[in-house]
Amino acid sequence: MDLITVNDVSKTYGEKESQVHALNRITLQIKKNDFVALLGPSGSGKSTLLNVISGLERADAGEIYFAKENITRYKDKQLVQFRRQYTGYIFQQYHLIPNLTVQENIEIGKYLNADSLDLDEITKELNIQHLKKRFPYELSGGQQQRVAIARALIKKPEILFCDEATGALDEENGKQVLSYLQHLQRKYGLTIVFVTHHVGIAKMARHIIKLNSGRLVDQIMNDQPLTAEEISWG
Ligand SMILES: Nc1ncnc2c1ncn2[C@@H]1O[C@H](COP(=O)(O)OP(=O)(O)OP(=O)(O)O)[C@@H](O)[C@H]1O
Repeated sequence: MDLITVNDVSKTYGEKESQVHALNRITLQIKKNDFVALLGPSGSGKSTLLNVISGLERADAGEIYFAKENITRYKDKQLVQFRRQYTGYIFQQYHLIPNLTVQENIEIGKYLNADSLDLDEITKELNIQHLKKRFPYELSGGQQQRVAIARALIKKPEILFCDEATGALDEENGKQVLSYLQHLQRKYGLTIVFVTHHVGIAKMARHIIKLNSGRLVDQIMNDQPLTAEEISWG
């Protein structure tokens, strides 16, 4: 089943000579429970595509469907509700709240959905249960990102969007975070869409979407996704 359908979507920033076609007539489908990579060089439109399909930004033209719902027709309030109910986000810089403990940071996600996961379950899954009383500055980058994953997943989103989630991490921490994402995707039947400029990381995905200069230039259905341990980092 297609969870996301993108029909002829474009987005332009700026005006006249400074105009940038960040997305140029993109059409694609994302299947439910899939692990999808948006791959391309810097400036190719990966983050813009992630932001428009997740309802963080609006496209200028075209349509985006979430299941059968045309989210491009949503008013702002409906978009906020859509994001709360169905989507989780992880960013390169973690975005934890510095003066809240790990547990409090994760609980922010919990309040967004009455039917949430148990705090102990998700912290055990991510091996951060022993860090619940600490503050973000007392954690390594990899630990902070695992807290951000717990915060995003505790409300049981249908789809998790990751923008260069391992971009600030070294190989060991980065692979550990990717390995958790792959495990959680399988365990909870999540759909994950992740942005990367890293060809090695993209090989963990089953569906690889390649972008260049705002255009979709190739799509690969990867029958043998690699594990985090198998990918080459350099
Ligand atoms: N808010 C904005 N205002 C103006 N131009 C923008 C804005 N956001 C993105 N762009 C431009 O749109 C194009 C696509 O940007 P985008 O961030 O989507 O690319 P990306 O592939 O994610 O790049 P990176 O890997 O460097 O993050 C770039 O040329 C960028 O400069």
